[in-house]
Amino acid sequence: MELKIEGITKDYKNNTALDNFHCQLRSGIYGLVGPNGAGKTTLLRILATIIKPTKGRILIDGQDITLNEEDYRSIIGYLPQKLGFYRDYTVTRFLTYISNLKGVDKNLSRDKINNLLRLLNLSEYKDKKIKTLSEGIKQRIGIAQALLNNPRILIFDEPTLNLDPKERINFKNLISRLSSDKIIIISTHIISDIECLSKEIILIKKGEKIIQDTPIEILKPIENKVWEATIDEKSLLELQNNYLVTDIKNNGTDIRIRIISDTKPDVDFYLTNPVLDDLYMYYFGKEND
Ligand SMILES: Nc1ncnc2c1ncn2[C@@H]1O[C@H](COP(=O)(O)OP(=O)(O)OP(=O)(O)O)[C@@H](O)[C@H]1O
Repeated sequence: MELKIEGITKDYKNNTALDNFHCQLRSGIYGLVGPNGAGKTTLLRILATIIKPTKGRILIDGQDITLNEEDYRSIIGYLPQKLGFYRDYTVTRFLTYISNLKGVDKNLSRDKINNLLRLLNLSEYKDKKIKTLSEGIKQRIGIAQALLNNPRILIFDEPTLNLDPKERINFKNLISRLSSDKIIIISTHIISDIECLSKEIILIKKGEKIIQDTPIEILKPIENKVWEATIDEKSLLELQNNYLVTDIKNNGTDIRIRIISDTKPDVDFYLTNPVLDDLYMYYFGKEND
């Protein structure tokens, strides 16, 4: 299966959220990474057919999705950033309701829901009202509803936002189990949440794709540019003013600092291997200052 995003532009009244965005996706997990306002949600909402692009088209195996939108919708699962939960519904009632909306065969939906409850460790909550559950559990219910129709394309908008560290790990394990025959697109501004999962990472900035590559290849632009040193408090401010600092660790006596620079910043610095957090700062750091 191939999903092709061809020259998608989305104009709002006063700004362009997406600008001629191109991208090609096959089975596997893709991390869509960018800072707030980069256009991630807009792109995912267009892919989920919630909103229409101003220009451009989306093709599934070569066919424009607008030619048969019903068929396309039947193969996608979408977890929005905020899911409008029916607070007084129990978990089972909510999932049955969504299952009916998605047109899942009624004879199959009870088994399907029970399987998903088991898969997501939600069985013990099935008769609980949604309003009594934690954000992490609600997020898992959101994932369950996205999976109800056995989607071949899964679209997750900031799925780890409200999850504690243990739930983040559970989420990652679940997603990697699902990914063999699906296209999974996960948006996030926390690159470490998807670095071990992703087949490819797509960086998006101001509505444009800046780079798409594997987690290893994508680091090429900053090879031989990441420096580390142990410094004292006095030098810290000066280095912060003059360089792009990607990490600071203060252990009480020493400060370890990471810097991106084309040339060696100072005698004490040595080259080190780049990681994805360095890459994020390289492309987005200055704008986040
Ligand atoms: N309905 C709308 N009307 C006008 N502008 C909008 C609308 N939705 C989004 N935007 C603008 O489009 C741009 C992209 O927003 P979008 O929500 O897609 O970014 P994002 O990368 O998902 O950000 P975040 O990480 O904060 O969710 C932003 O400048 C935003 O203000």
